Amino acid sequence: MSHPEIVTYPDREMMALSLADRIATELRQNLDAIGATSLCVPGGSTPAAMFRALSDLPLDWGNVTVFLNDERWVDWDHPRSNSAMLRQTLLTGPAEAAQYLDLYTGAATPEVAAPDLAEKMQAHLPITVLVLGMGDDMHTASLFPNAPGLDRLMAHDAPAVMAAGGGAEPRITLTAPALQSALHTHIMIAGAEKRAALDTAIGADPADAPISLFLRDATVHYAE
Ligand SMILES: O=C1O[C@H](COP(=O)(O)O)[C@@H](O)[C@H](O)[C@H]1O
Repeated sequence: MSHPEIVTYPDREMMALSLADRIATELRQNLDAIGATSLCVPGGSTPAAMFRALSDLPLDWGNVTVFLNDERWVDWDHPRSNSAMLRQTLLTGPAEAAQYLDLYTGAATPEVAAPDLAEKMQAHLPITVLVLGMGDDMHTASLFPNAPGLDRLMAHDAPAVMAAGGGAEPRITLTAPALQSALHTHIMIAGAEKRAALDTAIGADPADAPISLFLRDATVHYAE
């Protein structure tokens, strides 16, 4: 059974500031040692405050490539666009200099866009720093419990990027092997429901709890 390290913060603001600092340190170390660096981040509502804090930190942002774990296949001005949220919170201030690899291309479907994105993504693997979110249903990225096609998204030989089912709209996602390439993995969760879901996920079958695929090597950051 994989028991992750869990860091509990007194509140969400402390979690946002501390995690932003830790990510910046990990990115900086990689920039100093290797150069080109990648940062893969979740969408959803939980990470916005952490993104705002991170965007302000001094880093060689021009050598950091940022991309989402997954994206909803909606236009850039749609209220559920993760890209739009990222542009407003992370890709601003000093971090505006980062290279952004957008998973939404405007193609008719994610299936059309995925092969080209999978090829482009190879240049950014292994991921330097991976931040994952988690839904109350234990999904992470767009790996949804028992969704059609989940087996393929979790296969060790899956391409880095694929279309995904199981969400409210069509989606595109990095696959499990691409996400598992990360050198540093952080899972960010807030609220008692997610904390309970995390406890359920520990030791669960990944088909029922996809987040469990990442628990062994991750640090979980939690605030009520
Ligand atoms: O749909 C998604 O949801 C999860 C969790 O989002 P939250 O709003 O509960 O924080 C997120 O990690 C994922 O990237 C996103 O596409």
